[in-house]
Amino acid sequence: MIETPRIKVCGLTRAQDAHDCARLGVDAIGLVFYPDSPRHVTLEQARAVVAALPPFVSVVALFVDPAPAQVEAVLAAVPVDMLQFHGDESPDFCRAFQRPYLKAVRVRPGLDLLDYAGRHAGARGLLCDAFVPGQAGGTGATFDWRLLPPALPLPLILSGGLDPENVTDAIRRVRPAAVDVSSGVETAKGIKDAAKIAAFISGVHDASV
Ligand SMILES: O=C(O)c1ccccc1N[C@@H]1O[C@H](COP(=O)(O)O)[C@@H](O)[C@H]1O
Repeated sequence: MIETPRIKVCGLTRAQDAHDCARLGVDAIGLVFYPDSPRHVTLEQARAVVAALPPFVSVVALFVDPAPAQVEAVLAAVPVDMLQFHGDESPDFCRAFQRPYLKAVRVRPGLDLLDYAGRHAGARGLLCDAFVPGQAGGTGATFDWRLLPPALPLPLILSGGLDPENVTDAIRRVRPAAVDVSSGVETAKGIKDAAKIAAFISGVHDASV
């Protein structure tokens, strides 16, 4: 019996998409505070997205090697539940904000994921994404799931190129605690599609039957 993983949809920019995510049963949404991303949101946009959510849908704020002041500015302006560090942030840096956080890692051959997870033991989960040279994330690329060790000391959040077509197979193979999707439920970067989100959620539930 496969336990149904939690579902995070990342890279929202519009209140309407937040409303759809909540209506369809998404557990968490992600806001990208990385200026180089096409899904980057201003503080004002972020507040509008969060305001469209009912209680009990978590808000994750995503950063890539931010300055501490950038994180503090978001925390002061937007009600977020969790931070996501998607760059080369050190464990000390991630812990400094005294908030629950996810540590993302871009999986590639030769990377010792057990060692990486051990160093980031303070994280609430290890988010495993694809490695695409020159790009920090949100690429729509998958990675070789066989590179993941059979057990990790942190909850595994599977990400990287997931979509309604491959998510059932991904869950059956990897058995993650949660899945995270961005490109696979979009019509354009930062523009989510309710039908694709519904199909993605249906694919997640199909893994358990
Ligand atoms: O979404 C982005 O633009 C982004 C930019 C920089 C770092 C991470 C980003 N998104 C994260 O990447 C994963 C995988 O995205 P995709 O599904 O392959 O498009 C996504 O879930 C976000 O957590």
